[in-house]
Order: sequence, then C-alpha cells, then structure tokens
Amino acid sequence: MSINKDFPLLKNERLLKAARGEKVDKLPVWIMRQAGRYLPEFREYRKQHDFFEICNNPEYACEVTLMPIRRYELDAAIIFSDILVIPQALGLDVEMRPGVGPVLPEPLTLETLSNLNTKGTVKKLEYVGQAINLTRHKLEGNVPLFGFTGAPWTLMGYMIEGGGSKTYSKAKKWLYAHPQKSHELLEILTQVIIDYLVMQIEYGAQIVQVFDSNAEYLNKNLYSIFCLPYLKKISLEVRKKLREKKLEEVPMVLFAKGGWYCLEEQAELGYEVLGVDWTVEPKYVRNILKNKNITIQGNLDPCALYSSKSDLNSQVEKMLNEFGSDRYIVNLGHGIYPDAPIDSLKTVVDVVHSFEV
Ligand SMILES: Cc1c2[nH]c(c1CCC(=O)O)Cc1[nH]c(c(CCC(=O)O)c1C)Cc1[nH]c(c(CCC(=O)O)c1C)Cc1[nH]c(c(C)c1CCC(=O)O)C2
Repeated sequence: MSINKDFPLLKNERLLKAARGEKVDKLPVWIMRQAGRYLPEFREYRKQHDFFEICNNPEYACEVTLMPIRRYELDAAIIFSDILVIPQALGLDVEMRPGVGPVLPEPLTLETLSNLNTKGTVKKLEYVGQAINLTRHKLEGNVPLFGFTGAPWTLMGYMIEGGGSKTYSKAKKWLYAHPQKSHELLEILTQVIIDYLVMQIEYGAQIVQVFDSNAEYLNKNLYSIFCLPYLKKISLEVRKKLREKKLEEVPMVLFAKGGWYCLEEQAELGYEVLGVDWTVEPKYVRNILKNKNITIQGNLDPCALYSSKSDLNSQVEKMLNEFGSDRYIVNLGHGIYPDAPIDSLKTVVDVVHSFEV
C-alpha cells in the first residue's frame, strides 16, 4: 500500500505551536474521545457497523474521525481507533461489548506469554496508517491529526485482566510476584509501540499521544520501575527512527491518568506535552513543571459538561486563568462521557477561543 505524502497545507497550527512552546493566536482545544457515543451521528453509524469494523476500515474510520470536526471548531482531530488494536495484533481476541466495554475472553497468563505473535505485528496494524493517510487528506489542512497508542502498562493491564477492572489487581500481581515476566511483556509492548508510532507518523500523523490511562493504579515506586523506563525508551526510539527514516519529528504527548504522583519524573521522559486529569490543581502542575519547557494539556472534569451553561462558562474560564495561556492545550481530564450534552462542548470551545491569550 502506497502512502500519499502530498499533504494539504496546514491552515490551523495553533495546537502544534502550543505543543512546541510557540506563541498562539488563541488557545487550542480538542477533547479526548471526541469521536464517540455522545455524538448522535456516531450512535447512528454504530447501528450499522461493529466497533472494530469501523477501526479496520480506513474509510469508516476517517468518516467517524471527521464527525466532531464538522460539528465543532476543534483544533485537532484524533484518528478513530482503539488502544486495544495492539493486543489484537499480538494475537489476543478483543471484543467490544455494548454497555460493558472491551472484553478479552482469553486473558494473557504467565503460560501464554510466550505465545504472543511478536513478528510482523505492526504490519498487521497498517490499516491504522491507511486510515491516518486518508484522513489527513480529507481534513484538507483544516486541523492537525493525532495518532495514538496505549502505554505499555495500560495495555498490560487490559491483557491480563481481560478487560477493564476496578483495581487492576491481577495485572499488579504480576508486578509484585513476577517482575521478570512483567518486564518481558512490557518490553514486547514497548517494541511494538515504537514501530507503531513511527508507522503512524510515516502515514501522516502530525502529533501523537501515549495514553497511560491506568497510571492511577500504581505509585511512584512501581511507576519508576515498570513505566518510566519504557516511556522514555518510546520517546527516544521514535525520534531516533524518524531521523533514520528522514521523517520529520512530531510533538509527543504523554497522558498518564492519575499519574500526578510522578509529574516531575514525567517531565524528564522527552515528551513535549504532559496531560493531566481533573484531580490535580493547575497551580500545582505549573509549579512542579516551571522551567521544564513542557506544555500542559487538560484538565476539565468530564462531568463539568453536565453543569448549566453559565456555570460551565465560569469553570472553563477559571481553568484557563489558572493554567495561563503559555504552553497550554485545553482538553478534558479524561474522555468525554457518552451522555454528555452535545451543546456543552460548543460552550467549552467558544469560551476557550474567546479567551484573550
Ligand atoms: C483505555 C482506553 C481504551 N481506548 C482508548 C483508551 C485510552 C483513553 C482512555 O483512557 O479513555 C483510546 C480510544 N478509544 C477510542 C478513541 C478514539 C478517538 C477519540 O475520539 O478520542 C481513543 C483515543 C474510541 C472508542 N473506544 C471505545 C468507544 C465506545 C465503544 C462503542 O462505540 O461501542 C470508542 C468510541 C470503547 C472502549 N475502549 C476502551 C475502553 C475502556 C472502552 C469502553 C469505554 C466506553 O465504552 O466508552 C479502551
């Protein structure tokens, strides 16, 4: 499959500028899970197509990626896919069950670790690259396009638990009882993630985000042993491989949800942008990261979208004032919920774009 690299000129560089620490005309805003079930047009589309059918088909994935861009003046698109396509490509079955979420009927065990298909894994994910390539063209340069991946620990969690979990105690058991096997798995995932991100960038992703959604179940000690080294390897190796392939570097975002306990350490991993959730105060974040040349992304509580319009207005304004307009990308502190009122998102975007930088 060839890659069409004759890309349209990017007309809105706000988000990439903020990521690189350059001056912006207005604050950039995008929303995690912006292409999702809160959109009536997405729910309609899902009646016709299975979740992974959309992920697998570049034209479907492109169509769904564009839905929020048509409706709102967002400053970035994020390719429609899922973090669990990596476990799938490694040979695990993943089902998306309505009302339940992702289910892996046969979770990974110590015994099946050696059965993972580690050869040609990224080749199997090329359909994501094709979706990115098509979408980058269809966006006509209106906004930049995010690629993304799950972080090693977050993927490990889903693979061992067989889906989401309240405690991630089965996956954490590996960390305490089987540290060697844990490192073996994390290393396998890290290698796939590096090549997966490089592939996405080669196909046209203009910025990439690493989702470590399960950071909140660990602590500084565990995160230092089982996450930080792999996250650093990812940023360093991706950049090295881009240079070797003579591809342009793109900004990298790390979103370690609930990972405030090691924010300072995250700043040393080589990511331009760090995402933070709503449980951490803007002033705390700015203080820890001052003089670190890091852009902050976040952190409105997704539930704030249930507020009245005037309350939502003041909450967003308060957040913008507290973070300040230097090196800041506006987002929620986690993905938008399926029952979020669709007008609330317009309110957020309007407040952000009328904020004087
Ligand atoms: C942990 C995680 C997953 N997937 C993802 C993460 C990291 C972000 C996070 O922490 O929320 C990432 C993801 N998943 C999806 C995107 C698409 C792009 C976007 O709009 O942001 C992205 C960036 C689509 C999706 N991924 C999923 C949906 C909803 C499923 C459906 O349409 O039936 C969408 C639109 C399903 C999914 N996929 C996953 C879960 C836990 C669920 C169930 C929760 C839910 O139902 O909302 C795994």
